[in-house]
Amino acid sequence: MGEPLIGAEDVETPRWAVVLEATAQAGVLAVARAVPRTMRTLVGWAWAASPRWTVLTGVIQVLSGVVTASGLLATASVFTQLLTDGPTPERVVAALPALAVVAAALVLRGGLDALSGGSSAVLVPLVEQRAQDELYRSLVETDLVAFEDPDFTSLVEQAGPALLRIRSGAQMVGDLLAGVISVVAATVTAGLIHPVLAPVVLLAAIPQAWANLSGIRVMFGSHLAMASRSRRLSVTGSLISERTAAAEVRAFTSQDVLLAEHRRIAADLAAEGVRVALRRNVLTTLGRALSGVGAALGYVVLGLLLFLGGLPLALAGTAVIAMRTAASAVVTTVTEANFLFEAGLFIDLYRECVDQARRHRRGVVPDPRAARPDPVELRGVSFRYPDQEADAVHDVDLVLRRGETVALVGENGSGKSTLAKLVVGLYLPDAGEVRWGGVPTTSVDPRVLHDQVALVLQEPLRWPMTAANNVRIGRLGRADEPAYVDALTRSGADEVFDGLPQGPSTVLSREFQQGRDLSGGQWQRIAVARGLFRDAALVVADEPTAALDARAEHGVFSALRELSADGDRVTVLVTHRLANIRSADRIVVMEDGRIAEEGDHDALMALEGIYAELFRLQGRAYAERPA
Ligand SMILES: Nc1ncnc2c1ncn2[C@@H]1O[C@H](COP(=O)(O)OP(=O)(O)OP(=O)(O)O)[C@@H](O)[C@H]1O
Repeated sequence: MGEPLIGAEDVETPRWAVVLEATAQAGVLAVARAVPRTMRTLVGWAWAASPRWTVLTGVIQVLSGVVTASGLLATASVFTQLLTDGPTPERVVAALPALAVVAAALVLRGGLDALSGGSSAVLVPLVEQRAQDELYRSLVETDLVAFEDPDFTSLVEQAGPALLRIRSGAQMVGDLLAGVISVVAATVTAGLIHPVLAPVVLLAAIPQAWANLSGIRVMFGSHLAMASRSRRLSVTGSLISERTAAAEVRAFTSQDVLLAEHRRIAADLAAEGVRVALRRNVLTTLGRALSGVGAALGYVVLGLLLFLGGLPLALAGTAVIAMRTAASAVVTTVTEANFLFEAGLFIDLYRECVDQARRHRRGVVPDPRAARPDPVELRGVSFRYPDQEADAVHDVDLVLRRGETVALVGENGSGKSTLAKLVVGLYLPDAGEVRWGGVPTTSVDPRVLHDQVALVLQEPLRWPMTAANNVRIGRLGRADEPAYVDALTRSGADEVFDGLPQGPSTVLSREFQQGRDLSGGQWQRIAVARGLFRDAALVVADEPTAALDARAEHGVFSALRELSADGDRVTVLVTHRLANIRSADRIVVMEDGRIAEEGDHDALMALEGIYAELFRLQGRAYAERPA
C-alpha cells in the first residue's frame, strides 16, 4: 500500500507546538532560568491544595538538606583530624565527635527520607488533582466551536501526558530543595579548605547540566514534532481496538490494512525515538567527558595550590574528599533540576492548554435585558467552521416566533444542522446577529441561553449512565414524575425501559459490568424523551426520527406537534422526511448555506422549486410499485 491510509501525511505542526518548540529551543540558560519558575508554580499548586502539607514537606526537606550538609562538614572534619600530624590514637580520639555527627547525620537522614516519602505521597496527588481540576474547570466552560478546531483538540490530548510529567516534577521539588542545601554545604566545605576550591567543585557539574538540559530539549522538541503522528497512531489503534469500530473493520476486512498502517506509523515513531535516544546518548557522553575534564582541572588546581604552598599537605586529602562529595551532590541536584526543567516544559504545554480553553470561553458583555427565545431573529448570519474555506451558513435572515413550528429542509450539507446550532446559541455567528427577544446571543451567558433549549440531535449522545438518568439528565433535579412518565410514553422510551433487565436502573454502557447497549432507534427514543422532559422554550430536533420505526416516528412527530400546540414554544425541526412536516407553520429550504425558499407547504408546492421537487420525489418513492 503506497498511500498512507489516513492521508494528509505532512500535516502542519499545530500552532501551539510551534510556539512551545520556540520556547524549548530558546537556549540552555534561558530555559534553566525556567526552573525556579516551575518550582514556584508547583509550590503554588501544593500550597493551594494543602498549606499544612506544603509547610510540613518543606520543613522536612530543609531539615534533610541541613542534616546532609552537617554530615558533609563533619566528614571533612573527620578527615582533617585524621590527617593532621601527631600520634594516630590521639588523632582518632580527636576525630570521634565529628564521627559521631557523621553517624547521627546518616541515621537522621534515613528517618527524614522516610518522612519525606510519606509527605510527598500525600502532597503529590493533591498537586496533580489541583492541576487536573483547573484543566477540567476551564474545559467545561470552553465554547463548542473550539472542539471543531483540530489545533485545540490535539492540544487537549497532550494535557494527559503533561499531567503525568507534572506529577513527577512535583515529586522532585522537595528533593531539589534538599539538594541545593547540600550543594551549598559541599561548596562551603571546599571553600573553607581553600576559597579557590569552591568554584572549582562546580566546574565538573556545569557540562553535565548543559548536556542533560540539551538532551531534554531534544526530547521535548521531538515530542512536539511527533504530536500529529502520535495522534494518527492513536486513531489507528482505536480503530483496531475499540468496540464501536469492531463490526465494520471486520465486515470490510480492513484488519490487515489497519495493522499495516499502525505498524508503519509505529515504526516512524520508533525511528524517531531511536534518533532522540542516540542524540541524548551523545550529549550525555559529551557531558560526562567534559565533566571529567572539569574534575581533572579541579585536581590540577589542587596540585597547583599544594605546589605553590597555598594548601598544607595535611588538608589535601580532605580537599579531595570534599571535592568528590561536592561533585556527587551537584550531579544529584542537577539531575533533580533536570526533572523540574522537563516538568516545566510540560507545565508550559499544560498552561497553553488551560489558556486556550479559557480564551475559547465566551467573552460575554452581559445585556441586562432578559433573553428569551421570543422571537428568535437572525439577521445576515454567516458562520464558518474553523480552518474551513467556505461558510457553512451564509447571510441568513430568519425570524422564529413563539407557538411556531418551523421545519428546516434541504439536501445533505446544505447547512441545516449548523443553522440550528446558531439558532440555539451553541455557535455564535461570524457575521450578522442572532437575537433572542431583541438581545444578541453574543451578550448572553451561554448557560442562560442553553437552559431554555431542548436539543435532540441526529446522533444523540449515548450517556453512559442508567436508562432513567439518560432521560432525567434532560433536566436533573426536575421532580415532576407525571412529566417524566409523559416523556417516556410520548417518545416510546417506556417500551425500551420495559425490555431492560433492571428496567430504568440498567446502566446503558457496555464499559461497565452488566451494562447494556441499545439499538440506534432505541437510543433515539431515549433522546427524544430527554428533550421532552427538558421542557424548554426552544425545542430543536435535528433528524429526531431518522432511526425510528414508522410507528415510533409517528408518535414522536405527534408529540412535537403537541409541544408547540400550547403556543408557548418555538419548535425547529430539521428533517428529510418531508411528509411529516406538511403541517409545519413554515418550511425553510436551505441550499449551499443559504435560504433558498421559505413558506408553508402549499406555498412552496406552488413555487415549483426545490421543495416541490424533493417532495414529489419522496412521494413517488412511496407511491410507485415495481413493474
Ligand atoms: N464540524 C465541521 N467542521 C467543518 N465543516 C463542517 C462541520 N460540520 C459540517 N461542516 C460542513 O458545513 C456544511 C453544512 O453542514 P451541516 O451539517 O450544517 O449540513 P446539514 O444540512 O445539516 O447536512 P445533513 O442533511 O447531511 O445533516 C457542510 O458543507 C459540511 O461539510
